[in-house]
Amino acid sequence: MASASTYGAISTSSAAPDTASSEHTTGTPMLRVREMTKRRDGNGNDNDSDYLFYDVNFDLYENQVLVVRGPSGVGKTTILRCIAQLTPYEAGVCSLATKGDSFRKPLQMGIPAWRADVMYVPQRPAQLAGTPLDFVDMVNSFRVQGDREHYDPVEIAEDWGIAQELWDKKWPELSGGEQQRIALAVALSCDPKVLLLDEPTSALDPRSTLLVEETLAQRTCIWITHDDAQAKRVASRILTINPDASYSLD
Ligand SMILES: Nc1ncnc2c1ncn2[C@@H]1O[C@H](COP(=O)(O)OP(=O)(O)OP(=O)(O)O)[C@@H](O)[C@H]1O
Repeated sequence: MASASTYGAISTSSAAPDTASSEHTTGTPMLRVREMTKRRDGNGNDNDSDYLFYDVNFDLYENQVLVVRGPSGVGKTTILRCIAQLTPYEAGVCSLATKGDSFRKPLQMGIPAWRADVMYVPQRPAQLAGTPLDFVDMVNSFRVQGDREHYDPVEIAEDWGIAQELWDKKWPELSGGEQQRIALAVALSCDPKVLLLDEPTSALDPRSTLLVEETLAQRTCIWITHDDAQAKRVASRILTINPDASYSLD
C-alpha cells in the first residue's frame, strides 16, 4: 500500500486532441462526455419537458474540478450516475483517456473497470453491514481492484480528523460526517482516475469541509455542490443544468 505522501499522483496518459468546439482546450482531456441526454421517467412524449438534460458536452482535464450546479431535481445526481454507468441514458458517449493514444468507452473497458476508474461517490453511504474496515476488505476483494494501486484509507481519513478506532465501529454507530469522510477516503484509496462526487461535504462542519476540499482539489473530479462559496473555492469550471434541460459551461 502506498503512503499518503505519494497519494494523489495520477499518471498522465496521452490521447487524441479534443474536438469539442464548445470549450477551450488545454492539453489532453482525461474524460470526454458527448451528447449526454437523459429523459425524465415519464410518458415518453418527445418535448423539452420530458428531458432532464439534453446534448451535454464537456471535457474534463487532469486535476480539474468540474462543479455541477443547478436547482434541486434538475438531474445533477443523475448525470453523475449516467457517467458512472449506474443509470441508463437515452443518448451520449463517455470515454476515458487510456495508456497510448486512445480513448476507451465503458463497454470497451468493461463496466466494472470503467466504474473503478470513473468512480461515483454517493452523498451518503448506503446502509452497509459491518464496519468500515469490513467495507475496505470487500472493496479490495473485487477482482477489478486487484492490480490497481491502493492507498491507505485510514491514513487519508486521519488527515480529515477521523480517528483510527472509528474504522472498527459499526456503520450506524458513526455520525453522518464520519460516514461521509470514511466513504470518501475508501473511494480515494482506490485511486480512480476520475471521482464523481455527490455533495461530498454536505454533512461536514466548516473546518472538516476545508480539509476535505484541500485533498480533493488536487484530484480530477466532477463535484456537485449547492454551496456558492465552495463552488468558488474548488471549481476549475462550472456546469449548470437548467430546469428546461439546457446547460451552460463556464
Ligand atoms: N431512482 C429514481 N427513479 C425515478 N426518478 C428518479 C430517481 N432518482 C431521481 N429521480 C428523479 O429524477 C430527477 C432528477 O433527480 P436528481 O437526483 O438527479 O436531481 P438533483 O439535481 O441531483 O437534485 P438535488 O439537488 O435535490 O439532489 C428528479 O425529478 C427525481 O425525482
